Amino acid sequence: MGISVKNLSRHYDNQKAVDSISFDAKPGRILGFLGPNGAGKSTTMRMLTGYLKPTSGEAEIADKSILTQAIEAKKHIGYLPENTPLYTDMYVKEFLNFVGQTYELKNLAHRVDEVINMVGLTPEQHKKIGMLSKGYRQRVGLAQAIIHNPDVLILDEPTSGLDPNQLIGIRALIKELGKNKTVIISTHIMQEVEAICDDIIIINKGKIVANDSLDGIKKANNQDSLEVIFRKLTA
Ligand SMILES: Nc1ncnc2c1ncn2[C@@H]1O[C@H](COP(=O)(O)OP(=O)(O)OP(=O)(O)O)[C@@H](O)[C@H]1O
Repeated sequence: MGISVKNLSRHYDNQKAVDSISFDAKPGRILGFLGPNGAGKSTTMRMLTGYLKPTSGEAEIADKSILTQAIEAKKHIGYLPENTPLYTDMYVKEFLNFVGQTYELKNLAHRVDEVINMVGLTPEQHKKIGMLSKGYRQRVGLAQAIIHNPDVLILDEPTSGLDPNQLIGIRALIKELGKNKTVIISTHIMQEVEAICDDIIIINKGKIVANDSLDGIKKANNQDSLEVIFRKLTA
């Protein structure tokens, strides 16, 4: 139930935002998807989740083609977009109930309470989403991504906006979820990658410049820190 990407591209006019990338993401592993601003991370994630049509290439999510079996593929995905577009007029529970209903989940009230607890939203659960701080909104985004217990999680900068205390809890949650799911996260925080990722892809100007395990990439680079390796490959 992993992800397989083959020669995936997205062009904007003359710009190759994503330029024929290929990679696999495996179940039970967390893949860190890294790259400088504008490298093509969000564009890739939006193609994998069906929000953006590729210019060319193909990808499969849990063996379902994102092109020819898009609805089937989507059922396997939980997605946290970069700028979580949440319904700000809705209450937290109301929103999660609404999302759960679209997946036709059974025992929905119980599942909503469960995900609220998992992402640490309990103290804020009775508020309207528009009243929440950025970090708590991010948690609502994470809750909606996992509510249907998908096999594949695609998280675009999941810890942006979280304070250092919140970071630890959410990282631990992602690590836990990664034990039996395929997880791709994009992040600019190298410490985070070292803390939770098993595998690393670095993308630069739309092309993959590194694709290895965390241990492998360090071994291949004299045990340099990931920050040094990142700069070397993307400067
Ligand atoms: N709708 C669009 N129209 C034109 N160009 C776009 C569009 N969306 C993205 N791009 C361009 O595609 C490139 C890749 O953007 P993308 O958002 O995928 O980068 P990113 O790696 O996610 O960056 P960041 O780390 O800043 O979030 C950028 O040069 C961006 O300007």
